[in-house]
Amino acid sequence: MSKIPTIDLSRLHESESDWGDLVQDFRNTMPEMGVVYLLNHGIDLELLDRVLKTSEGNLFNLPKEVKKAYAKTNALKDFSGFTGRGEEILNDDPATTYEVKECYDVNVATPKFPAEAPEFTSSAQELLEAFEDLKTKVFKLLAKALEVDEDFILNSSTYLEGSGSPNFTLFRVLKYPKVPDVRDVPKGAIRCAEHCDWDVLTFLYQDSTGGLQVKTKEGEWIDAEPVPNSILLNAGEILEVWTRGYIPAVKHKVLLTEEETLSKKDRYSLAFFTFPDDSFVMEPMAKTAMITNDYEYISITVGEHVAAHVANSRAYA
Ligand SMILES: O=C(O)CCC(=O)C(=O)O
Ligand SMILES: [Fe+2]
Repeated sequence: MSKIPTIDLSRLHESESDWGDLVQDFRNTMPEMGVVYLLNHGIDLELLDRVLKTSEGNLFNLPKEVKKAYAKTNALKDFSGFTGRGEEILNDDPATTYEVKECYDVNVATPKFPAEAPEFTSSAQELLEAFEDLKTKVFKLLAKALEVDEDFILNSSTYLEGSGSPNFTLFRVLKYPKVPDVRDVPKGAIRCAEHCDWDVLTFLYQDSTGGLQVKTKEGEWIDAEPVPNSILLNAGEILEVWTRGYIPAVKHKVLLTEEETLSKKDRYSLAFFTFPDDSFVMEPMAKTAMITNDYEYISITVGEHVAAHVANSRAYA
């Protein structure tokens, strides 16, 4: 049976000349399924858990009226804020009727936090910086693994330089509320519907509940069980286009089963989605030793790509 590969990132925190086999490790693992577990990623585990804890105790516990005041109201303009239970579905398969989840999004270029959730805000701000740092290093690793100019990848998003250019890079905190009785949710409900992420790479930290599955190239669904201290790295659709399918976007979903441990307990996760600027045109990189395929694509901007997905995700109805 297939198994999600693991990469030990210890050497990523040394100078680039000491990365050694790391580039080859990345090249050997990431193209397999478009998903790997990152170990020794350098993000403080205490900080990750503090963000989970404060999202549970502080953010998602805010009164309804406060959540409403910070709701995402204009799906195409307002990328920070709350999405309520049942308000978003990540695919248009009619069999999937409802997602039992709520989430809070922080657009990294224009971050907004609820003033009423100070503990969450301060820990999340700290974590955002840590994710940015990890992202920059992993993007350099990606460039080396693909043998492409790292400036192409690093300069695709300019919000850190304060360019003011719209950019969809997003930190999302997810709560999947427990379902004590499945008869209380619509038939066909799931925690998170089958989808590929729309971005370049996603960093995902999940609590110990489980339920996440990824699809292999052979079409088999396998568990992406929580591995202590790890962060899951998923390839998104932009990376698939960039690499002409060499690194495929990975399909994934979060199940809602009747199993005690899965659905009778709230599940929390944190996702950091990385995007080029909205104006960036999404098209394959020039062929290299790695990137060899012909690849069919429609030339659109990242902003158009995101807008099409938002419209299809039946969000904010
Ligand atoms: O909660 C999870 O583990 C996955 C969430 C996810 O795939 C997403 O929000 O795109
Ligand atoms: Fe996802």
